[in-house]
Amino acid sequence: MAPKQLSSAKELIRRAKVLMVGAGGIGCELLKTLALSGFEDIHIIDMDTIEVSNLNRQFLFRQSHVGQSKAKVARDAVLRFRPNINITPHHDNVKDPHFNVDFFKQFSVVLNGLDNLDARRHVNRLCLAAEVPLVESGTTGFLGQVTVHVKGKTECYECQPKPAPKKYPVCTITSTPSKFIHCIVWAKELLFAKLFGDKTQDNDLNVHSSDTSSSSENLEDVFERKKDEDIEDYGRRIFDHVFGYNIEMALSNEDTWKNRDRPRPIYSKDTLPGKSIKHNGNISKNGSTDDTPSLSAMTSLGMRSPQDVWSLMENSKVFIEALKLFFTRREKDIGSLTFDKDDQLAVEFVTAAANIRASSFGIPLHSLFEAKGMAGNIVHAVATTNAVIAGLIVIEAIKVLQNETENYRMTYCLEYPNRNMLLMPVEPYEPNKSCYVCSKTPLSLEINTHRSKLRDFVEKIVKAKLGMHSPIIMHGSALLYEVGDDLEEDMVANYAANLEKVLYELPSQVSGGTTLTVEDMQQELVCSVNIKHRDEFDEEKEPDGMVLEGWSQPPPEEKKEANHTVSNAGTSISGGPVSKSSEVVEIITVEEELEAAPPKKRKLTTIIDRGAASPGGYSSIPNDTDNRGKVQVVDDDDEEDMVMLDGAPGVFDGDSDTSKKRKLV
Ligand SMILES: Nc1ncnc2c1ncn2[C@@H]1O[C@H](COP(=O)(O)OP(=O)(O)OP(=O)(O)O)[C@@H](O)[C@H]1O
Ligand SMILES: [Zn+2]
Repeated sequence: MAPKQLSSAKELIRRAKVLMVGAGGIGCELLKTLALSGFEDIHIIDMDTIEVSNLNRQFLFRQSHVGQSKAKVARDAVLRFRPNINITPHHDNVKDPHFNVDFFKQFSVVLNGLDNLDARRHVNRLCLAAEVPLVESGTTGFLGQVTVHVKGKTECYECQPKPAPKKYPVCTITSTPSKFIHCIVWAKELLFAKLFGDKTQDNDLNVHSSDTSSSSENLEDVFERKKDEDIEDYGRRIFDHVFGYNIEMALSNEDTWKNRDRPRPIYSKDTLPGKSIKHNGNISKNGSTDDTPSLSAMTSLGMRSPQDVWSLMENSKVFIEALKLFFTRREKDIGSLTFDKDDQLAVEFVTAAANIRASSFGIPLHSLFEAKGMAGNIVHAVATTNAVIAGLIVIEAIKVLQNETENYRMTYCLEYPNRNMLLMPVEPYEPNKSCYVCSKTPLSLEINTHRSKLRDFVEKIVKAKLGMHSPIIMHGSALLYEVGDDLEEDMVANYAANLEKVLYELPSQVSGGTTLTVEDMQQELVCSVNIKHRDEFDEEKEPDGMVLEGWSQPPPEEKKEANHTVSNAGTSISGGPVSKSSEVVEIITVEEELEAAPPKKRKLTTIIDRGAASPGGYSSIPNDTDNRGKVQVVDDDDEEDMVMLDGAPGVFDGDSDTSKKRKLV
């Protein structure tokens, strides 16, 4: 760079006003790099307080800061080595209404260091509305990516489909597991949910016992604790049912095992000592009922290391002990629990159950530490990746300030070098002309207007799919629904009544051919939804009872093997361990999955001097621990070098389509 250019770049940086969203793994690195690169006016939004688990990589924070605002502590830490710059912390959710378009307009560029799709989509919309460039980022383990989104010049964050949760065929989970992750999904999504979760939810756990007439057991009640049933007897009964009886039933279907190893039924009498597990005399160490996070079967049993792989007997003990502790110490939670990776007892139960099942199917057992990682979709954070990504964010931010549109790059940080490159620079895409967010393309919705209520439309479409938080729904000039603190009481009552009406019976009738306008005031996003009436929907393929077109749905991830699939929750991304999963079992028919997006080509730019001056790239994140995101060179018809990322499809919230081929230039 010539001296004159350099001084003007310095000046641009000095005068720039930047907004950083997220002060976690990426955010801490980013704030430091911004401050050391000459930025003098930085706002930070982060809604969180510091946790002990952040300290290993969020280096601006110390033990003494635990419990304090991340945004404020990060500011104070950086001011210690750059005392003369302005850093304004906001300890708030970026979705709070006061962060509106006017707030965003004051910034030269917005830099995301977030960890969830919802907040990313929200910031994307505000940046589009405020016409402020956005540099988006994410990391998971060794993988990372940085993208630049400038309205009208590059794609927006929502132009491309987002990743789907990993899905497993139901029969693999319930009958023929072959990997430990299948046992984890079974333990977490089926058994744990059946015993401790919402009893009204569908659950596939009984598939093998329901088709036998020889059983005297009443299947409806098999998982219910009988009146006055001793808790240990109950635990052993459940144990014998799921690991013994259900396996025997499965074995009776000979066809299943023609080409597979037969599982071994396991009964509690074979793996556990006589009734009543010894407690090492230290059950009192378990804390009170209020102290849920510290309640531990391991502690009760005197087992310490989460890294140890337990024997079958130890797993059986933990299984019974955890179940007992749930029923004796956390009884009030039963019926409403969903698996949470930070709930020690839940992790212990799931680890033990998964291991016992694995043992039955001849699958290697795993430690609690490993099982927790899988169950919680945790990919351990690598501080260096965060630092590299933060550096790339700043590089792109500087290009944005200089308006160097042609030099913008998407950058992928890879786990394995390709052509000696760990950073893959890719030219950004142009905006997707059919994106409903940045191109305002109308959507169309097939719905039974005589059966579906306005509430269904609001919950399943407007909130769940369009990601609007404070929607207004209009038919022409008639307001059908809105939310807000300043509404008159009679309006609130009116909208509440509308929610319960079927579309056709709304005061302003909605039928086939109607166009609804859906708007989120804060995001300043307006969508037109063309309504098409349809009488019937396939309950399995279209469980929502409505089909939205023009909204980009994630591509499928796994080979189609059976009629149904179960998902092991959506992994997310960024700035720390990838651990924010939705933890939802999704049982869908395979036909429901959409066709994969056709491969797209994109120019790759080789990394130029200073290592990462214009990197860009694509990463894929392993969804289960067996997969590694690797880059390989593949042949292409037009004989140009292409790289394709394989392994599990990308799971960055930031992007997902790892089947895209990229052109090296
Ligand atoms: N809606 C939001 N508003 C403001 N800050 C947000 C929002 N969503 C996420 N964040 C912040 O983004 C940061 C993401 O950082 P990171 O991925 O390192 O997560 P973490 O919560 O610090 O770590 P971990 O998930 O490993 O415990 C967090 O500090 C989080 O508080
Ligand atoms: Zn878009």
